Amino acid sequence: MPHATLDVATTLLFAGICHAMMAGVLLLFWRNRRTGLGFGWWVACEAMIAAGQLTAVARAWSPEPWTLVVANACLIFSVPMVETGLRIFLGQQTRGAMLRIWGLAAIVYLGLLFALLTGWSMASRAMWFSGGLLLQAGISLHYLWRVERGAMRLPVNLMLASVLLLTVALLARMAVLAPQLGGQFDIQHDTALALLNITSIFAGFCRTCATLMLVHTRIETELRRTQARLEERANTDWLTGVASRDHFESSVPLLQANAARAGCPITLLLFDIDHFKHINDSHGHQAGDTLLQRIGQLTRAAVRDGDLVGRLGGDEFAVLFYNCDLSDAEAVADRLREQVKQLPTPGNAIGLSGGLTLLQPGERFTSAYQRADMALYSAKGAGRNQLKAMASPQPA
Ligand SMILES: Nc1nc2c(ncn2[C@@H]2O[C@H](COP(=O)(O)OP(=O)(O)OP(=O)(O)O)[C@@H](O)[C@H]2O)c(=O)[nH]1
Repeated sequence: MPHATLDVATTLLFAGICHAMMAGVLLLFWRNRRTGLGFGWWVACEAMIAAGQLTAVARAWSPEPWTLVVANACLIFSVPMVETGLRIFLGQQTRGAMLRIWGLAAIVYLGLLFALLTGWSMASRAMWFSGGLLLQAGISLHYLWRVERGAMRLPVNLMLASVLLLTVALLARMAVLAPQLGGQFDIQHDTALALLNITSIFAGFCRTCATLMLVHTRIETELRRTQARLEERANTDWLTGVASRDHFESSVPLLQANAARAGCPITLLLFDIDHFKHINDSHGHQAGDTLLQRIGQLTRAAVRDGDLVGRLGGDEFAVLFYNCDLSDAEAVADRLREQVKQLPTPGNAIGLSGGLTLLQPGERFTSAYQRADMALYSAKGAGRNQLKAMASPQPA
């Protein structure tokens, strides 16, 4: 009964087309996305394998030695391209590693040329070729096994799987070749080679997925970092480092909800620097900025971790004292006022005027702000450099 065998030329043609398609997909991705350094090596790797396999197919029509020379060069030198790409992508391209992987590829290739020129048998040349690729795969495995994965765990593991697949197929081919070394060998009906060609498609597919995932993971990580930086910038007052007005106001509902659950009070303090315009006018805007920064630092140092300090604009600061009633908040604000008075300044001592009020559960920030502002206004009216408190309206 006739039995079906895998035809080497057909599998080579099929694998060559598949690798060319993978190179095409990677090339499109390379041109249209921010793939980062290293990606080009992966595009070139798939293209080289495709070129090698299709040139090997061409041997059926053109059996001259150049086809063999070109096909083998493409296949042998495609192996170090995977590791080179990954090393450049991860910024680990040391001179020693590059010399090792490219040097080994050169030795395998030169050995093959030597075998051709000195008339080694086809089976011996095939053995040298498979052994050389196996050695290269072993070095790649060693690197991929030890590479720092972090967020890249899945793609690096996938790359590792692709090399493992090839290693197994190469070992199988060598095991099949070994008994034939002394006798006649028909490479066109070398089933192990046909299986190796098919395996190279699966390995190429794993590699392609891995490279695309690597880029995707890196882009996602960069986006997350940028988003966090932008959020941080939007939430922070550029000059003093305390909360921006937006962030301060938008934090109120969450603090209120926490306080309501814990059954504890929140006190709002609003304060501004007395005659700040005069400081700006007589000592310069830069001196004014420095004073604002200093007061921001002093305020943050004066309050507890759960409290929120913000600059609402100009020389106006605010503090939300969590789990703190009016009299305790007033004591802290008074200490701060004293500290600011002690600041070394070129002119008169700096005074702070402030207004305090309790933030009622569920109350809108703007209504508490209005009360604190009225208290601040009355502190200014009463001669500045002092604090006034405004009682909250009693719930109906
Ligand atoms: N250096 C500096 N000055 C600012 C900044 N933002 C606002 N100012 C100035 O701060 C001053 C605020 O003055 P006001 O609060 O209106 O008045 P004041 O001089 O402090 O007087 P009283 O509040 O009534 O004691 C203005 O001159 C603004 O130009 C800033 O970021 N840096």
